[in-house]
This record gives sequence, structure tokens and C-alpha cells, in this order.
Amino acid sequence: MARNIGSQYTTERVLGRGSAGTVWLGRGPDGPVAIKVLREDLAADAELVERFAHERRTLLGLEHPRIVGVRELVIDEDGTDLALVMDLVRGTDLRAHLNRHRRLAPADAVALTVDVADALAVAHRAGVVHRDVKPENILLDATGPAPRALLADFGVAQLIDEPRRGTTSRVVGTPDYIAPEIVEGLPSRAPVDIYSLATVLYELLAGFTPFGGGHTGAVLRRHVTETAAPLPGLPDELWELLQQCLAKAPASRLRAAELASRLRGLQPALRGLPALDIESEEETAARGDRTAEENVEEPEAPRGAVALVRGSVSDPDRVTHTRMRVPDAEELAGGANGTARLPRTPGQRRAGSARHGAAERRRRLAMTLGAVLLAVALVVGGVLALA
Ligand SMILES: Nc1ncnc2c1ncn2[C@@H]1O[C@H](COP(=O)(O)OP(=O)(O)OP(=O)(O)O)[C@@H](O)[C@H]1O
Repeated sequence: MARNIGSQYTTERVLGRGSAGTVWLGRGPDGPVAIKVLREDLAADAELVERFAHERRTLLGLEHPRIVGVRELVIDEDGTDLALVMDLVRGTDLRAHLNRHRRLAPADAVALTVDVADALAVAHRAGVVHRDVKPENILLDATGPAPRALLADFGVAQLIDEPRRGTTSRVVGTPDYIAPEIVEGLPSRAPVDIYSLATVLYELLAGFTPFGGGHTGAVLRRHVTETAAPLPGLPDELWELLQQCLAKAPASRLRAAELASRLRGLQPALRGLPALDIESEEETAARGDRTAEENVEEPEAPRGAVALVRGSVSDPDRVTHTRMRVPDAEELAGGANGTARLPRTPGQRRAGSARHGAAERRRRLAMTLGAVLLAVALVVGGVLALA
């Protein structure tokens, strides 16, 4: 049902829902807009409303073709509505795009990443850190010949989470995309956005994030202790860039403008390359491999591998935005064995899988038998020589 937002806008129908509220297709004096109406409990939080009002200039001031512009901040006097009026993006978000395509050709993945890096370069220059770069916050404008990415929700995560940030025992963000320094309780500066964007790029190429899968604590630990598994078939230069932006040390990551320019430089060489021919364990299981593995008599040797169900691109229960406890030092150190999902080319066995284990056992048995036969032959030979 249409309702008025402030004196100038009306809502028409729901475009989507997020943790902070509902986004509506709306109408204003200059035509259609998107209106994010924040949840009632947030709108009723006087401190939060004040923070929004205070940050009004920042929210409204970021203007760039690759940033979803905020046109108006509506604060109802009676405290019922707190809404952001935004430019309407005609298309979809990157999460929906990824759900449909599973993984993108390197040139397409890089083109979208360049758009977001351009947006971040402008924001970082203005001293604004996004803090929640993820496919859900990247909108795709589908009105041109190829989709263009726009980064949405600047500053919103920060404003909403502010009161809880005083406590160092909590980290805020979306687990799969959160930078290691946030997990360690350090402040979020511009490099956190670069890390999250590199995670998105990895996901666009692989179909899954480098450190996702399993429960939130395991995901956080991997961000701090593990390195991303290489993606077979990815051109070396692109892999090097990805690794650099996924560096644990924030200072080692590229700045947004440099990332955009380096990626642009790679674009000609990527043209025409197909999407990577790799799959996650989840996809292997979907192809019926799991049944075969379960039929092998001995269970898989425990490696601590985490099921790939949660956090996968098609998981409707995916944790998208949450507050988490900062893992203690012991928990963070527990990742030495590595628990992240590893990319495999289709049909390739995972080291440690039951079938791989059975083959390994057969190989070891053959080697042992060979060694015994050799020893017997040497003894017999020695006895005969002495006789
Ligand atoms: N400016 C816009 N134009 C068109 N659609 C939009 C716009 N902003 C948001 N949407 C749609 O609304 C959906 C919900 O957006 P919202 O920002 O509330 O949540 P989210 O980013 O998906 O999740 P969360 O807020 O929990 O991190 C988006 O996924 C997108 O499909």
C-alpha cells in the first residue's frame, strides 16, 4: 500500500529487504527513486537518528557514477520514519546475478570490480570507509549493453553499528567478507574495503568465497590464519593482485585507485577467457559424488574440513550481517590445519577424501610388500652366497 515518506515521497512496492529495513520503489518530485525505510526500532532510537542527521552531509555528499547516490534523508518529526531516498538502480544486485551465473568470466568479474574500486577510490579520498562491501551492496545497472556496478549503502553499516563498536569484544560485519584486522579488534580503515572487494572478486571467479563455509567462528579464524587457495586456471597477474589485496597486513594491500588501474591494465588479456572450470565441494556433492564417497568402507580421515553449505552462493540462510564475538588468541591459532574450502577442477579428488584415502592405502600396501620381498630376496641371496 502506498504511503507517504516525508512531504515529497511515496512508496509503491517493495524492492528488497535487508537487516536494517525495507527498500521500496518510490516516487518523488523528480520521478522514481528507491527509498530505504529503516526498521521501526532503529527509527525510534533517538541517538541513531541524531547520528544520521549528523552524517547527513557525508551521506548526501558522495557523488560518483559508480556510487548509489543518496538524495535525501527523511526524518519524520513524530519519530515514525527514518528513510534514505536513493537513486533508483534499474537492475539487480550482484548476489542475485551470482546466484544466476554461479561464476563469471574473468573479464566480466574484473569489469565489475573496477567499477567498485572506482567508487571506493572516491569515497576513501573523502575519508569515508564503506565497511560492508559484499555482493548484496553492489547493485547492477542493467540498462546498458553490459551491466555496470554501483556501490550502495555507504556509511549505513557504520552508523547503525556505532553504539556497539565501543566494546572491543564484538566485531560487526558480514563474516565471509570481513578483514582480518576487524576480527582482531583493530579499527576499520580504508584497507578493510579493499580486502572485502578482493573477497568479492575471488567469489565472482570461483563461485565461493576464500574463507567462507561452516560456523561464523571458523570463518573469522580463517581470515586471520589461512591464506586463500589459488584458483586453477586464473592468469598469474590476476592471482597476484588478488593475493596482494587479500594480504593480512592492511598496509600491504593496494589502494582503491591503484587496484582499479592495475585491473584495467589486465582487462585486454582477459578478454575471451571463459569462466574458470572449477567447483566447490558443494557442487561436487550435488553431482552425486557424495554417494560414491559414502560407499567406500572407511570414513574420511578427519581434517577439520567444513561443510560448504552455509555461505555458498545459493544459500538462503546465509549469514549476511551479524555481530560476532572476537575469537580469543587460542581460537585464532587453531587454524593451522586449514579448514577453508579448496577449489578443484571437476572430477579432481580432494586430498584426504575417502576415495583418495583408499587409493593411498593401496599404494602404501604395495610399497610395504615390495620392501618385504626385497628384504627376503637379499637374505636368501646372502645365505646362498655364504653356502
Ligand atoms: N538504490 C536501489 N535501487 C534499486 N534497488 C535497490 C536499491 N537499494 C537497494 N535495493 C534492493 O533492495 C535490496 C535490499 O537492500 P538493503 O540495502 O536493505 O539490504 P542488503 O544490503 O541486501 O542487506 P543488509 O542491509 O542486511 O546488509 C537489495 O538487495 C536490492 O535488491
